[in-house]
Amino acid sequence: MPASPLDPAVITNLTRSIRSTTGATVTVIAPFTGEVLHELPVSGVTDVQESYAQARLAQLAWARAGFARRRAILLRAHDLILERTGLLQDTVQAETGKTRGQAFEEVFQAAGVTRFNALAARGVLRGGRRRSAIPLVITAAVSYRPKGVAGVITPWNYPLSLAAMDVVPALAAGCGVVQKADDQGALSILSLRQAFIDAGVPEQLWAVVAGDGAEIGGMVTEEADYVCFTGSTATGKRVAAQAAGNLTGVSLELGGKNPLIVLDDVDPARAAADAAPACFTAMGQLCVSIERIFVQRGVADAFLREFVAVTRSLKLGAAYDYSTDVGCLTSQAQLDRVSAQVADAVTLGATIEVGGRARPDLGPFFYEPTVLTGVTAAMECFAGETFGPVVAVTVFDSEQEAILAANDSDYGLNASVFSGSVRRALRVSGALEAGSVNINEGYRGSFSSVAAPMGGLKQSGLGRRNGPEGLLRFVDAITIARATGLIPLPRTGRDFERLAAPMLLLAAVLKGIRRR
Ligand SMILES: NC(=O)c1ccc[n+]([C@@H]2O[C@H](COP(=O)([O-])OP(=O)(O)OC[C@H]3O[C@@H](n4cnc5c(N)ncnc54)[C@H](O)[C@@H]3O)[C@@H](O)[C@H]2O)c1
Repeated sequence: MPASPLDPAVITNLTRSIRSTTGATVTVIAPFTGEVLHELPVSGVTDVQESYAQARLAQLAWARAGFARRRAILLRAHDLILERTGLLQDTVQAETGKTRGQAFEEVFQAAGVTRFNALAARGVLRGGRRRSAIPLVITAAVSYRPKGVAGVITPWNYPLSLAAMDVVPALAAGCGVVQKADDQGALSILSLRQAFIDAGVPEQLWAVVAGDGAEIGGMVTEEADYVCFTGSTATGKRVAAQAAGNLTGVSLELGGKNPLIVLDDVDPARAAADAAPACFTAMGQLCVSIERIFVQRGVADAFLREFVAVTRSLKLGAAYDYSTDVGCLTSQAQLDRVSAQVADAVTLGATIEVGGRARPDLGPFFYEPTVLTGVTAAMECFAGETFGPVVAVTVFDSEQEAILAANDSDYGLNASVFSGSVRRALRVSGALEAGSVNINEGYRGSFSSVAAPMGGLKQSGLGRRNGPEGLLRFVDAITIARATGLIPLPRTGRDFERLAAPMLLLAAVLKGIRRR
């Protein structure tokens, strides 16, 4: 098992930028080995308050700096992220237990998100004139004002991507950020942040705090001008309830139980090969990963055979190079949760087609990618998010049956349809209750489309990140309407009497113009 390649001096330098006056630390374990990775300083409530106070001061100057300056700095950050790919991969792997390839995906995505927001912010947030209901009398213009300092709360599974998707649009829109990092993702976030600081983002503008979720996350929510939360649905509801007390806006990116529908006109071998990464990337610890596959009867046997073979062929292991296909789970808690769900399913009659075993010979948190059949509603993994490398395969007959089964979930985050016919795939996609649907692909299409919005329906979230929608979260739209003076505004009843007829005539003319 390889030791972490991270230089202890680099770790100490990075963790120094966590605001912490408590003197307390929390031990962070390297998932590949179970050994201590580092001691993370823990913030207190006053550290969060001080972070907000300083970020608010920095934000005023940042907002005044304007789009062109912010864009130049963010584009430089984009370049630095790519220049530091190796270091960022090492950090993500050491903290999460991902493979080299999956860590690369994160780095590349963080860079892509940065580039998109740097280039798009001005166009999306420029504002401009808007049509008035009484055109000759009033003109109206909208401008977008940064909300102030956003509170960003992130989980441990995709520390770079998830930080970038909330922090970068906030910065691009002229906001500051106080981010509550999960203990297990803090180093990656600090490494990413360093690229932005080196590119010219003021240090105080993006503060990172760490510590207990309820206490420190709660304080981040309390003080924020806007809250971006990524994590479980249960915690997301708590955050939303707390934010509601201050009427603070929130975006919530929550859990999923994402379905993949395999129609009977696919090449089963190809479909199986494409389905595997959708289920097992990051050991299934990805909000958009597939946990339910519905396969049409005509192709079911061939697909299952191929899918089991592909899953069995995946190379598990701890390596800081590209020699493995699948890494490990990130913590003992994750291993316990995944093992318990599989045990529950087997006890209640499910069949393990492949996998279903922990692999302590490879490292403390390794678990084999697992394919189950015979999963029923009585089992915990039927409806509850596993957030691990476990997928249930179920056979269906008609498209309608598959759509009903896929939509039979409290969640609605991501979905996927595999078909040889684009028309068929689009028909089924349009009926699915999910914030994103990928055709002939599991999750990467929508996850990497940084210019398109991403988010959940039902219990999977509120609001959208990425795309223009992701930027608009961080601004208040302010309308300034002005009396033109060309026609005096009515003040008295007689004024209205005089104006009513010409205004009705004007409305009729405008209606005619619109019709033409
Ligand atoms: N939809 C998405 O984009 C997305 C992305 C990644 C993960 N997730 C979801 O995240 C979950 C896994 O992450 P997790 O187990 O770390 O989630 P979690 O909800 O336990 O924790 C998420 C973050 O919230 C903090 N937190 C905990 N209690 C809090 C409180 N009361 N107030 C404020 N912050 C608090 C935690 O410290 C952590 O930083 C899964 O359900 C997964 O689907 C969703």
